[in-house]
Amino acid sequence: MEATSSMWWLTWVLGALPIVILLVWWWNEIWYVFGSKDRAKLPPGHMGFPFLGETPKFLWYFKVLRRPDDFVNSKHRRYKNDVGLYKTHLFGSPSIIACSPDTTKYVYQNEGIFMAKWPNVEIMGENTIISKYGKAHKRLRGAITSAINQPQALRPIALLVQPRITAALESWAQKGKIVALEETKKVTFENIGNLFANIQPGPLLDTLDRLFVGLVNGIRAQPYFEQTYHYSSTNIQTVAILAMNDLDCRRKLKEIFRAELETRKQDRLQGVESRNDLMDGLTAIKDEEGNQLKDEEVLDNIVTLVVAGYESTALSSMWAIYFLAKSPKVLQKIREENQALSQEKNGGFITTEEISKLNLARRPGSWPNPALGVYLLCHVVEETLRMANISSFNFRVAAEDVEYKGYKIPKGWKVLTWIRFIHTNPEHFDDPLSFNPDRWDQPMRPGTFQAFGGGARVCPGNSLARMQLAILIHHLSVGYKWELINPDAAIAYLSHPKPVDGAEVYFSKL
Ligand code: HEM
Repeated sequence: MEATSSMWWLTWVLGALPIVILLVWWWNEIWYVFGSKDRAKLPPGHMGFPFLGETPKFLWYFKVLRRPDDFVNSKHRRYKNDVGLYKTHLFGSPSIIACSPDTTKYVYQNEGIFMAKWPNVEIMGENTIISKYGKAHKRLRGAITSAINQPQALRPIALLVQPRITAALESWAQKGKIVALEETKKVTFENIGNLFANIQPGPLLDTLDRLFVGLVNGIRAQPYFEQTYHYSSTNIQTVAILAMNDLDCRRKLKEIFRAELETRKQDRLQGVESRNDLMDGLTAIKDEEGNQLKDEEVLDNIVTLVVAGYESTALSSMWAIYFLAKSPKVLQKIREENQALSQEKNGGFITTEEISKLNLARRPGSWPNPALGVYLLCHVVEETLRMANISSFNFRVAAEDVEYKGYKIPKGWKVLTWIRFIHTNPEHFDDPLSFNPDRWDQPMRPGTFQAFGGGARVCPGNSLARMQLAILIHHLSVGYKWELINPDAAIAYLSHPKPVDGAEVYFSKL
């Protein structure tokens, strides 16, 4: 009798199991897609498991398999959607992946519909550019762009950053063996201290660095993102700061910058000259109505600029070192090109005049000065940024229902502009995973280079980042040689791509 009852249960469970599996597999489809009566349909794609969506799949490709491109490639192969839109469910939200130049352009250019949504933006303060929209955003952007992205702003910055970069390279050669990422972080932060608030290496700069680490950890504390910000030092102060809450870190950071701001006000009253750094730049700039930024705006945006510019610049510098180590022919060519430039100048720094030409020279079709002869340097910068894919994707949220080329993007859904896919798509770049600066001899197809995003939110630090990279590569190639200790080290893709050993290299003078 008991045996019959057990059999009955077993049959029932086994019979129901496929239905349960199907229900779990299609739950999100039923929940989000079923019942949508619009003429426009949702883009193809699968929404994954209830609540989790496709996040486990995303982590599988990015973290376990370490083949991040296959996450979107697999959709592209399966659904063959030429428009470049896929539906999914990621990081707790129903989402649309936009992964063609046209769709990302559409998203970037319709800022009123697709609202930028950085994770945990409130940590950066209520006056930060990244939480502003429309006129308020435009006003702050104008000030920031004037302070860090115009040729007249970049010239003094080039003078400030160059000596630190050359001093850092000297010290790397003395060490003989370095972890490139640790060193590029160090020199980037020294430059940030100097650039933003005239803070020189020492205890105050070390404290600032630790506070920024605490703040970035807070920003990263997203449900599905790990906290991967590794800090090499483990001294007691670091541990204490990492234990602090991110808002405390921001408060303390602002206190340090506020004290500096007050000192400058007093100095100005006593006729002390401007320091020509970004704090003075942001304070002095006037908007269209002739108003200066308020103190709170200056402070919140300095914190934002450091968060946005610190790790991104350090990582891209590390990637330049990494790619050039793996591409000896490119390194040789760039060495010849830059040594010629250096000899003409008796081995000195690149001048500010050359820097501004260099910045222009990178734009295909606008080579203003063939005599400058640093085309390859500019191309190495662009190729490094394309391959590094520091931002794999950007976040937006649809503020209303939208129809695009017959597909519906529902109100409230996240829209992810998937830069990685565009940069690694063989339709846009031949042999896309090879480091080939010569490809930049030809103008790129419009919209296929998105390392800095696009539209109203395109990175306002893009010229600054490019210039710092160009200066680093120039001095590296002219005077140094280096070799990866673990050329086959695995690449970790979260939170940003980097070799797991941080690119350890033997480093010496030529
Ligand atoms: C290689 C280095 C860098 C990369 C790859 C990079 C990438 C990006 C990207 C993709 C965006 C657009 C985000 C979006 O659309 O949601 C962005 C925005 C931004 N970046 Fe950068 N960035 C870099 C360096 C910098 C630097 C050096 C600064 C400043 C010092 C900076 C400041 C900003 C700011 C303030 C925004 C927000 C702009 C806005 O909301 O209007 N970035 N960056």
